[in-house]
Amino acid sequence: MELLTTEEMNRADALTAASGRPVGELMLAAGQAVRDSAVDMLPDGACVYVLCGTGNNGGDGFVAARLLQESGYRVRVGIVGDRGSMRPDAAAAAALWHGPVERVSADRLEGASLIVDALFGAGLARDVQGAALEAVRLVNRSTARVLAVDVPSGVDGTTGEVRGEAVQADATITFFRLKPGHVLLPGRELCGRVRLAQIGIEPGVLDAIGSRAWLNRPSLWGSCFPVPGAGGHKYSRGHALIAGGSTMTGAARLAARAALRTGAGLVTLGAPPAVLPIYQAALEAVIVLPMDGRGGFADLLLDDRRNAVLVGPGAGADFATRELAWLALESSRSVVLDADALTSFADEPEHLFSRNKQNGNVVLTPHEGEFNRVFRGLRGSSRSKLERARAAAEASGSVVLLKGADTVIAAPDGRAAISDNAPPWLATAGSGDVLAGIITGLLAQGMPAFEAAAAAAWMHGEAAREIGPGLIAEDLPDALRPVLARLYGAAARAQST
Ligand SMILES: NC(=O)C1=CN([C@@H]2O[C@H](COP(=O)(O)OP(=O)(O)OC[C@H]3O[C@@H](n4cnc5c(N)ncnc54)[C@H](O)[C@@H]3O)[C@@H](O)[C@H]2O)[C@@H](O)CC1
Ligand SMILES: [K+]
Repeated sequence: MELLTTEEMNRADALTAASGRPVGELMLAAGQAVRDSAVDMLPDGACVYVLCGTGNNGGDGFVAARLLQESGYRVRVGIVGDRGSMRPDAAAAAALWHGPVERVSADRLEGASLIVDALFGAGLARDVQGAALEAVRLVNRSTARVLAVDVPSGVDGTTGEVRGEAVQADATITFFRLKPGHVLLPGRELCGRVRLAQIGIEPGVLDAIGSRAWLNRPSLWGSCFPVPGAGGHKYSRGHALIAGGSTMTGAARLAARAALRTGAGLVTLGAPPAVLPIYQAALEAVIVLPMDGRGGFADLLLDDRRNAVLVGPGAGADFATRELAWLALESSRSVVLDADALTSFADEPEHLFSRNKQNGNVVLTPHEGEFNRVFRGLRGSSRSKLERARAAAEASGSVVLLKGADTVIAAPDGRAAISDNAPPWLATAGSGDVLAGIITGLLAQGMPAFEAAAAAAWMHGEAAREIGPGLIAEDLPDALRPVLARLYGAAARAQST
């Protein structure tokens, strides 16, 4: 599913209007969807307070107020701003509301079971202040449930950032397509449950808009997800090579197990001779070979069936790790650089970037701290997480997977996916090592870098949901099995239709 910025959504509206469907009709459909959502949240005949602004978001509110009253609910309407300055379509919707329009005050909100927040939507253009800020605070202090129209007022639909202060909603009803602000934090948390309604905008407008951001779902990458065929064998399913470190050996072991579970035909882990027995004792199906520094790693790379390489988990943020990363990039394999491998380039990121560009099939998987170390030019940037990841992907010539509860995956060509399925208990030691292993396993099976990174982030989140609270990273590779079963099942169904 595409994610549309507010600017892209305005274009969708404009294209629809140009094709002969006026804004007033879209507003009526939007108001009907708000009414339907409100009804789902309300006991029969309850009291609803509709908080309107003077823009079209307020227009949706006025439509919903009228329809809710017609359905037998007790409805009060409050407005922030001058009713005389309403936008034309919103003014037309307001004219059909025959009840009083009050100034917003705490006592009028009292007794409402539900507040419909139609103060600001896509038109939010500055920080919420003055009377609007007062209204937002009254909503947040109220004990009523809150249904936000399009976005909670104060949340920027494009970035998910809060402009000043924002309404905390229990549910948000939005139209045509979700916006990045519904999935990026903190916006996602403020939306509550997000519902999507179709209001008569034809999907055909998406071609003209050319959106390049998607919600991270199998529909985005499922068509190139590797599914083992009946005639396949382990040599046809790729061969992942993982560089193991000498101190934190658990990290590379987790990654190796995850790469194997993901379906790579073979996984080789190169380990410094001193710690070889630790790796050998802990891994059965993974091939563990001695690897003595740079030369040893170069030897492992001589076998060109090893087509995807991971450097970073537990490697040590030092020059030796940087050399391994360098060799991997030079080898023209698909490469994942994680954790210490990223930090090892912190003083000379340009070197990393130039190598990435030559390789062309590289995934970098930083968390915020590593991101700030490697992409120093973007440190402290006011841009959204989506835009920062995109800028980093463009600058580095690689796919960038910027971790978090709202992981963003961006490609150098501007494509981006945002994940929303990671439960809080996934933030635990070793979880990132598993993610790096999943990506490597998918790359080994020939999946392109952007799709592999997006698929891995989704699978990682789904596996964590399978496990539930109390998850430790060791649980994750095994929990990939039901996730893979779902993906293989979906692929089989797609083939049979
Ligand atoms: N354009 C369309 O075709 C449709 C739009 N729809 C609704 O229209 C909304 C967008 O409407 P608008 O573009 O009119 O924008 P909004 O209704 O979000 O608000 C815009 C108004 O608020 C003012 N404003 C912005 N930030 C402010 C702040 N911080 N403090 C005080 N005033 C502020 C602006 O100057 C403008 O007057 C969508 O979110 C959606 O709810 C729906 O009715 C469906 C159809
Ligand atoms: K709103």
